[in-house]
Amino acid sequence: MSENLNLFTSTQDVIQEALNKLGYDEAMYELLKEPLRMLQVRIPVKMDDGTTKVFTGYRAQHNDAVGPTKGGVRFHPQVSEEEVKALSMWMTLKCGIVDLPYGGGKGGVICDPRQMSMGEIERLSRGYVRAVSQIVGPTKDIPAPDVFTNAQIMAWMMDEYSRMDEFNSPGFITGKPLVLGGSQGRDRATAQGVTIVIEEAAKKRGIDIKGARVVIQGFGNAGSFLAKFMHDLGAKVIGISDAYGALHDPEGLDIDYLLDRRDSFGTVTTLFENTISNKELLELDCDILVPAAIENQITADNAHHIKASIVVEAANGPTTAEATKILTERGILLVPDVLASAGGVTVSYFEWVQNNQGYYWTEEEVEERLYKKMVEAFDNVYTTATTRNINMRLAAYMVGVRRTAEASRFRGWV
Ligand SMILES: NC(=O)C1=CN([C@@H]2O[C@H](COP(=O)(O)OP(=O)(O)OC[C@H]3O[C@@H](n4cnc5c(N)ncnc54)[C@H](O)[C@@H]3O)[C@@H](O)[C@H]2O)C=CC1
Ligand SMILES: O=C(O)CCC(=O)C(=O)O
Repeated sequence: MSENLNLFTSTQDVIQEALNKLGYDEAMYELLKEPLRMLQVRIPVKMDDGTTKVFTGYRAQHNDAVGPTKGGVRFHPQVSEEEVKALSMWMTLKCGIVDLPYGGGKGGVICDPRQMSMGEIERLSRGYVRAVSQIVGPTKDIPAPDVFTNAQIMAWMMDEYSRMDEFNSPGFITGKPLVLGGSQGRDRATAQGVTIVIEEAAKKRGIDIKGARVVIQGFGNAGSFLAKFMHDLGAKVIGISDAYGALHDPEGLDIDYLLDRRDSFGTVTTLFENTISNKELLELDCDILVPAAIENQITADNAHHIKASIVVEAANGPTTAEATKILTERGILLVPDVLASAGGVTVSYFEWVQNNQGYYWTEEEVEERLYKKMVEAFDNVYTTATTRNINMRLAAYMVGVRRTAEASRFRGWV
């Protein structure tokens, strides 16, 4: 039988197992197995050559029993309805794991911003906000950056929403530039969170970060900051990649040089001749492997060839259910996405809090609060996994889904 690569149905399976283990009945699963709301929109955009192109976009809101929904917007050619639904469910879990007063949401537009001009990207970003405006807002659903979206795009989206609202609404979106109410540290928060869980996981496995060999797939927001943090902690980053290929140097790559040369879409390998493939990168001999790009990268096909002793998922959904089973059976410590990548939404929450109170924190304050949240989250999930003798993903789902299930029950929804 071929492997299930459908992120949405495989997420449903783990949510069901987590709810069963927590003692909830089938009615709770019926509520949580799908987003409460899923909006599909068509966005007409005037292109630079005078033609009009119509893009398809989505916004999914998984569950708002706890509070407003929260999650990024992805601009990528492979965005699909099922992907956005799964991503919104993972946001519910992340917010539960780091204890934020949100439910999960997520958005996406099928497009390739690498092939578009800045003007076209701006018109698409503004069009997306107009199209989803009725269901989003600072107390309803708060977007943020994700793959191929960034602080500039958040700024255009915030400006468009503020114009419609006839009010300056910085709390409508997070991941904004600092001058528009962004938070210190949001740009590197995902990577900082991943770094914290890598340190915790390494302690469990007796691995010294100093000198540890690290491989990172993806050199965008999450991957590039992570490479820098690992390098600064004394680790040897021996492999990195982007959508076009990968670089490998067993002696350690020159991360500062690569950071300097990468473009705004996280592309750098095109500048080099001696590249390897993403597939080869994942199978490199290393201590810590961090998929930080896209989904379905570690599958039943390559899970047996992974040589790392710790795999930390900075990306959403990089490991399939079958591969999770194989890695766990092989004794590899897998730190799942909903835990490992929760640093981004955590600092997004801090940004929203600062926007609401109109008073801004220092970088140290943000970092201290992020550290506390991530360490507590790791401990919670790790303890659940070890005491119940289950894998880290199922443990993370149990920790993550509990609050939304409880809030839904108290509200009388189930
Ligand atoms: N930016 C954030 O705050 C957060 C990001 N994430 C997740 O981290 C992952 C990466 O996101 P960002 O770094 O923000 O995106 P980004 O757009 O800044 O960078 C994406 C990177 O992945 C590479 N990539 C794209 N398609 C690829 C492919 N087919 N094969 C290999 N590499 C490919 C790109 O070349 C680029 O280096 C995604 O799964 C995202 O959902 C998770 C939590 C928060
Ligand atoms: O920062 C946020 O609100 C959401 C980040 C996100 O989309 C994610 O964690 O996948």
